Amino acid sequence: MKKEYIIGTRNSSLALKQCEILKAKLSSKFPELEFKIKEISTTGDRERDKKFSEINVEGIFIREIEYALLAEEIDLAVHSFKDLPTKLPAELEVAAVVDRANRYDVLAGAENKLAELAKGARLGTGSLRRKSQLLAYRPDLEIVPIRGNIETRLKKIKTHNLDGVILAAAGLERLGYKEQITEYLAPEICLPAARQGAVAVEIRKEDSKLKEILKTIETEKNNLEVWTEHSFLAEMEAGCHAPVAAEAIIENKTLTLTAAVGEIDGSRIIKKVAKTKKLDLDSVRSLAQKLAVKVKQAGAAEIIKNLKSN
Ligand SMILES: NCc1[nH]cc(CCC(=O)O)c1CC(=O)O
Repeated sequence: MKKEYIIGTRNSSLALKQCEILKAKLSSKFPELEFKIKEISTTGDRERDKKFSEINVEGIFIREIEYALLAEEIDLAVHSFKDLPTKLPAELEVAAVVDRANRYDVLAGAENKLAELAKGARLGTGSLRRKSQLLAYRPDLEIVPIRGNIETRLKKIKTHNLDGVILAAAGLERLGYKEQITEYLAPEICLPAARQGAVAVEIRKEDSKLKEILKTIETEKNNLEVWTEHSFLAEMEAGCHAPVAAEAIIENKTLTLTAAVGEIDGSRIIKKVAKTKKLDLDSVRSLAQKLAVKVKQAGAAEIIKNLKSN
């Protein structure tokens, strides 16, 4: 059996933090194994100044990391599951989902809560999902497109004269910026992205020993919730930058999946809910696929098609 495994990741502070979380979990369960971290620079990290519309965005934060996996330069790749395309190279798979942090979006670095911000307040976000829902809630807001890692986006509040930025709670909490959070946004106002806050571990499919190791650090509830959201997104065929939101929560032995797709200008949000008491992977996947078909039929297919052709 192999004694040393190499974990590859982007070199952003959040990616490294997520690697440390995984490494700590694995090292405490398998003290006889050694896990090393290798940083890999991706196109997404290098082309920071370009807008997403100027580059082929699908997978820009992960492509180089997947090449390293395929070339066996690394054995595990750690990603924010949210950023992972739903279709992976045939030789690779997500072998485990670990450590889901708070999955909601927050308003950060603002002086007031979202409802109390002045008319026409300027909020920074590059996410079409966030823009769509924020404008549906408050059409007077000015949404300013920003990119960059979490530290960069927080700095842009000052440099771009913003009243706040919208970010994932997970990233801010993991990096110790909790004091920057002004308000956790309720899912009724800003439903999070499918898989937000979850850390995914991608490996080579053939690496069955590693798969066994990873299975021991998963939890069933987390798994069911995250794969429900993943199946919904996969069935939408929308990519991770589309205005698509999904949240699956297990409470009182019932899984509730809420999903939304919006026009970017907030003029319309299509939202649907499905519930099941059958808590196994096959059942929740099929629930998610059925809901996606309904959401597409209700108008989301057209919204996504128009986005792709623009
Ligand atoms: N798209 C960038 C990205 N990818 C993962 C996170 C944060 C962690 C997570 O959502 O899992 C972020 C930043 C953000 O959306 O605020």
